[in-house]
Amino acid sequence: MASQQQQEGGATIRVGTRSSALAVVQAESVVAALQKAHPTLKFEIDAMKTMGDLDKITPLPDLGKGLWTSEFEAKLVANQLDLVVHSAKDMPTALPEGCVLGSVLEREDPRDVVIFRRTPKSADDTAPRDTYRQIADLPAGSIVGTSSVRRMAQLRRRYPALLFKDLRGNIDTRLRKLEAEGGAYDCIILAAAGMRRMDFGARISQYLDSRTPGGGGIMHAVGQGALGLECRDGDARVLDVVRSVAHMPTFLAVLAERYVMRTLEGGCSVPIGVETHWSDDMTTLTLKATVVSLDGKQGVEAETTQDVSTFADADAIGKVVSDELIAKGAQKILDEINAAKAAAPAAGPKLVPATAS
Ligand SMILES: NCc1[nH]cc(CCC(=O)O)c1CC(=O)O
Repeated sequence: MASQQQQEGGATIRVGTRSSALAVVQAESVVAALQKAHPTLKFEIDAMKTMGDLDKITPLPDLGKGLWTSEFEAKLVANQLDLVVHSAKDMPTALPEGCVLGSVLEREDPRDVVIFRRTPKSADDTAPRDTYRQIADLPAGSIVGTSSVRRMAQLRRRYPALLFKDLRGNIDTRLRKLEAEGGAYDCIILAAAGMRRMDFGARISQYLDSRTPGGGGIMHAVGQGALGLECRDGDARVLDVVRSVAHMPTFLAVLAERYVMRTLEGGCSVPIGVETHWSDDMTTLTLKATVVSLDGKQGVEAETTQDVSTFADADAIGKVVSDELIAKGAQKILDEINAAKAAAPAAGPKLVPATAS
């Protein structure tokens, strides 16, 4: 029998990742899985900063599509990397010419979570802030930290008395800003996946989703909690390797979610939330999605359940849900958001007066 080395021989597989602590943990977990499946192959991690990491001032929605990914894609195409590990939710729905989504690994918990402030705001602040259990407990005027228009729009729709303030930075930075002196935020919203991967799971106060009572009906971002492996189109050697570690239920669910976002032309800057749930026998997928206006006053939802076993099936269920959203008025909501953006290009999700952050 030909050794695996002979069959798979070739140069070290160069794996690109952002250099944030979370991105590196994620890339290391992917390389560990790849190494386990292919013991004779050599992998090398190349961590680098991206536009999204370097520009900490511009509100995220204004930085445009591909801010976490485009520099890696240039290196993939130029043969300087063979594989890039991304948080699937940071990947634009349309990848550049020459790049493909080669594989998706098993998903962490895809939900958004709430983390309440623990530190008193000032010496005379006696409010027992760490006794809040749910976002519904917060008094009117409480300030929620997030830079995500999706999170803000959905929360405004459900809890119109809350205020929102931009919050940028890596997870540890955001947690530190939450507890900072002066108390700019009463709680912040993050992805459960990042919190767990960084061992901050114990700080999670509440899970947000549409199925849990008290979950606020909040739906997560397309691809949230999943890792996407981007490869050079036609690079059969690397594509075979990454496909061997794919988790098909996650891959199919993420493709269905991405179809909805692609159809509605939503980058991360438009408020589209999704949820996917597999039947117990893993044959049938339920895809649910929502589009909400930035002020939270309008919103549409759609949900469909279908058998899904191929990439074409994933697109098909995505199409049913997108069509239903559009029929219910989603395009009108998105057109209004795009028109407002064109009129005031720098408008981010700032609902309280801007302060230095
Ligand atoms: N927006 C940045 C980002 N991209 C991926 C994650 C978390 C991990 C994931 O969703 O896979 C985060 C942080 C967050 O939203 O809390």
